Amino acid sequence: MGKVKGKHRLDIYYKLAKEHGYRSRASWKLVQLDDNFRFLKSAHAVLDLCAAPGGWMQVAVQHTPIDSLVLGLDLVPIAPIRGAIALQQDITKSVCKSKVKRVMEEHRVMAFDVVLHDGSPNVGGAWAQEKMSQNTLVIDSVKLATQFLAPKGTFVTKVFRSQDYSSVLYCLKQLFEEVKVWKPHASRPESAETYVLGLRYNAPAKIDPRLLDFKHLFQGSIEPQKKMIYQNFSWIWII
Ligand SMILES: C[S@@+](CC[C@H](N)C(=O)[O-])C[C@H]1O[C@@H](n2cnc3c(N)ncnc32)[C@H](O)[C@@H]1O
Repeated sequence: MGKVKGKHRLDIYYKLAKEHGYRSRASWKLVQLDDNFRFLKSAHAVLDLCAAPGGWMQVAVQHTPIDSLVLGLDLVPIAPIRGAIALQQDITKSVCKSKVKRVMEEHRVMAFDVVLHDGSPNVGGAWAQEKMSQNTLVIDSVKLATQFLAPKGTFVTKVFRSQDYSSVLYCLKQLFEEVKVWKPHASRPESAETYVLGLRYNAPAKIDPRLLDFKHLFQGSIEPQKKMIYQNFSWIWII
């Protein structure tokens, strides 16, 4: 972790991360999510999207069975972590899929039991714009999850609460048997972030592409009435 100033120096999770050799205080969010929902213990393959500097990857290596595949992707390089593989990839680009597939083939892994996403855009600028970019990144991560997640698998994502938050939940509810929202103690109370878990992936044979198209999902292009019908008859939506 880099040089930290002000209130962060006093932060308990910052101190704990240093003591435990974790690269980020964010590591504790995954520790607490896993303590509560227990998805890592039986995971033989974990895909961590937007993983730098690698705090979640360290936790994933520690909490999964020995020899599990832990693969982390980020725009920026991730320094090596024993027991994990890191690739410098933009998760919004289609080339990233073929890179993930290659690692899966090399490790004879058919699917990931857990897909994690803790991504935040590096755009800066207005907060409203940042929230929208983060929510868009969430939909990109859901797209990858639908490609690589095993049936009944678990998806965990950070979500910045915004006007599109309910659309994100709606999207996940079409794909998972259960959707849980939980803010770990390590997530600062003043932060707009929360964590959403998709439990037991439905693995539908076909997904309507509009469900994973953020322009469609976020711009209110699904009229509320239609949305209600889709919610009640999800088989119409996922065919
Ligand atoms: C909060 S950090 C993740 C922290 C990480 N979970 C940990 O514990 O170390 C958010 C990351 O999202 C990454 N990111 C943002 N947009 C991305 C994209 N399109 N593709 C890949 N990574 C991205 C950033 O580079 C940044 O490293």
